Amino acid sequence: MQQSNAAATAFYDHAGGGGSFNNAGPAGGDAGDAVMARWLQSAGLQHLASPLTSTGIDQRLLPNLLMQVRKRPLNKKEISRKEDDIVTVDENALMVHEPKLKVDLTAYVEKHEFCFDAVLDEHVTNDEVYRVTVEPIIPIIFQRTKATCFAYGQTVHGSVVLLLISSSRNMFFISGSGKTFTMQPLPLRAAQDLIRFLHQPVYHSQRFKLWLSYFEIYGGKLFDLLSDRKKLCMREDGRQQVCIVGLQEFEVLDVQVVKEYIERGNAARSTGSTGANEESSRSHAILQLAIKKHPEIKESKRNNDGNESKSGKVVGKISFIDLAGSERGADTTDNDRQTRIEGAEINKSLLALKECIRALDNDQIHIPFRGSKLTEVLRDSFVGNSRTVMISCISPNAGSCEHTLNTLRYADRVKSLSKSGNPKKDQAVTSLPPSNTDASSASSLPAPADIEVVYEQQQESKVVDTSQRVVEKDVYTVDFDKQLSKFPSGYSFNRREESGLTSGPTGRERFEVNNSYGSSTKRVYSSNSQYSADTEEKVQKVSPPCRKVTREEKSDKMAGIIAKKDGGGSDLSTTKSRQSNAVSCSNANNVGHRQYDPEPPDENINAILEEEEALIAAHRKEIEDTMEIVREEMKLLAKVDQPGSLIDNYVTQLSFVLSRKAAGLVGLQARLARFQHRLKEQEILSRKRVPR
Ligand SMILES: Nc1ncnc2c1ncn2[C@@H]1O[C@H](COP(=O)(O)OP(=O)(O)OP(=O)(O)O)[C@@H](O)[C@H]1O
Repeated sequence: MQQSNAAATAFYDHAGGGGSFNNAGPAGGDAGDAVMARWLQSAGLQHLASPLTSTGIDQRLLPNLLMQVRKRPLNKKEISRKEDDIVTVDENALMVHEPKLKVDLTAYVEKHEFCFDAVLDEHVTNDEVYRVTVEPIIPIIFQRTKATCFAYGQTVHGSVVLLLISSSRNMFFISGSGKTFTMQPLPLRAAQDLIRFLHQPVYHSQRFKLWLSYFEIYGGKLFDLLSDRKKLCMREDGRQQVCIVGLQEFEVLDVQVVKEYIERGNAARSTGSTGANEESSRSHAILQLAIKKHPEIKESKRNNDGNESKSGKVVGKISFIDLAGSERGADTTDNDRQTRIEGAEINKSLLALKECIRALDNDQIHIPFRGSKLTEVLRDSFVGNSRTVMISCISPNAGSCEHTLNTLRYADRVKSLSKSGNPKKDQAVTSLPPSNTDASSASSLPAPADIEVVYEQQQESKVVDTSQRVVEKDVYTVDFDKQLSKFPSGYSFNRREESGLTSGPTGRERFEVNNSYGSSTKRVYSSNSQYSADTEEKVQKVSPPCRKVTREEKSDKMAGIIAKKDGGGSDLSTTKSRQSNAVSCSNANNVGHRQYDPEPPDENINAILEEEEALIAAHRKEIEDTMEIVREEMKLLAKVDQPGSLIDNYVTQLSFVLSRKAAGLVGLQARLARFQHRLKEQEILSRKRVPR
């Protein structure tokens, strides 16, 4: 297998390679911008044009959902324990070599192959991750875009798993998969670029400002990480706008301040009152950078209570989300009740997130935001003009194999449910004819910008026999270049120097992808592998092999597609061949396999969480009422002590007050008893569940 990170390379190559996309004329967010840019230019005022217009970025060409996977390198401990690197990366695909044992204890390897928009291997730096994920989105934040960037993957703090390899019992300490490592630099870099944009006259003159907030969702509740972990409430206004009451927002003028806030938030996250690390892996941390447009305010009227942010109108926003460890959602069978409830809450939010991404990507009218606190909070980031980047982080070591597969299956599921991952939902794509058409029709190629990503028709996940899979072997075709071409040229590695706007901090290294990937990844795998000599390798293709398409083949394919598109007509044989070839790499992973979804939300858990909220609210209310009653009692006592007071009045009023007091207490006690009963029920139910 050729080892190269061509997924990333393709991003850069394509954009760097020019092509008609680059010549597509002024590509602002809309035609008006382009007209305005030309008009300003004619008047010698081009510096007032929207920076977006001048970068030639067409936000409509950015994919709505970008799904990437990042593999971290083996860490020192894993190397010293001679753990195997079981993940190999090949362009936009990766293979997990799962060590397994037969019943007779013979070892074998089961391979699982996955394809994503891009797979970033262990040599890819954080700089490069930023460039292919967040950087292209930054300019469109100024054009009313709400973007969301997730990191997803296993988080383990000193957990120990036992794994059987080659008949011997080995113990592995699992490390995190790199979510924090990946996510942490992104907001900083984004802030740096956002601030640079803010300095452009067009934004400066409109009083655009950058605001930062940082909060977490833990056990279905919101806490402000920049305000002593104060509990926050979420409210929806009449226009269904989500508002997090009490969330502190801070204006940021330079990157250093952003860094300090992030550090402060991270510290609060891991050293909270009940917390420490264990807790942080069970919470979703959300850092938001919002661009707001502020009205002109006279100095004398300036609001100095730190709430100036409220006067600004949100123009665009980018949210960075460090999701709770994926395996935490699995903690629903063991551990104490609290852990199980939290695990269920994580499951619920991961499922809800997937459902929302799916619904949005398919332009569904109803988006199930209410599925979880996480999706409710993100509601305004998803509606309207939105972009989502999901980075699934995986560990390479054998000890993490199960978690790695679960992470990849979740990502695969999200992607395959989305429009771009499922051609059935895209008429334009499904109507395209098969690949093996004469390349001579290339002359009729329209501009690449008009061509959609081409996937072969996907089959629903079902068990397909192995011989069939061999036939299906060579048919996976994704015009990845086209997919990548949706990214603007100004935001490529090779071109970035040419784009004045994208010149970041000095010392950003260029991405040398082709020299080290091939050999090194392979070397790591084979040198560490125990399987090659003494184990039988079972290539049980749970997923049909994905073949990476060469550049020439891609253009051949494209030519065929266009020829068919122009010529119309689909003969039986091609239709047939297309159908028999119809397996996408993405969906194929599920063939013969349980699809990985977090456990469906347990209705009981939902009810418990709701009742818990209600109980706490009722308790608060009861205290308020009691205080009111105590005040009345004090007045009563003061009155009765007055000379000439009427004892009958006192008795009647005291009786009334005490009845109210008792009624309040009885009501709260009844609610408490119901809640206790619920907890008991939940405990019994989860104990009945067969442990995984
Ligand atoms: N791509 C990478 N290159 C080099 N080191 C990495 C990479 N990804 C992760 N690491 C290292 O691996 C370790 C675990 O990473 P990280 O803490 O980001 O994991 P995590 O998924 O956030 O887990 P946790 O929530 O438990 O911290 C860290 O020491 C980190 O520096």
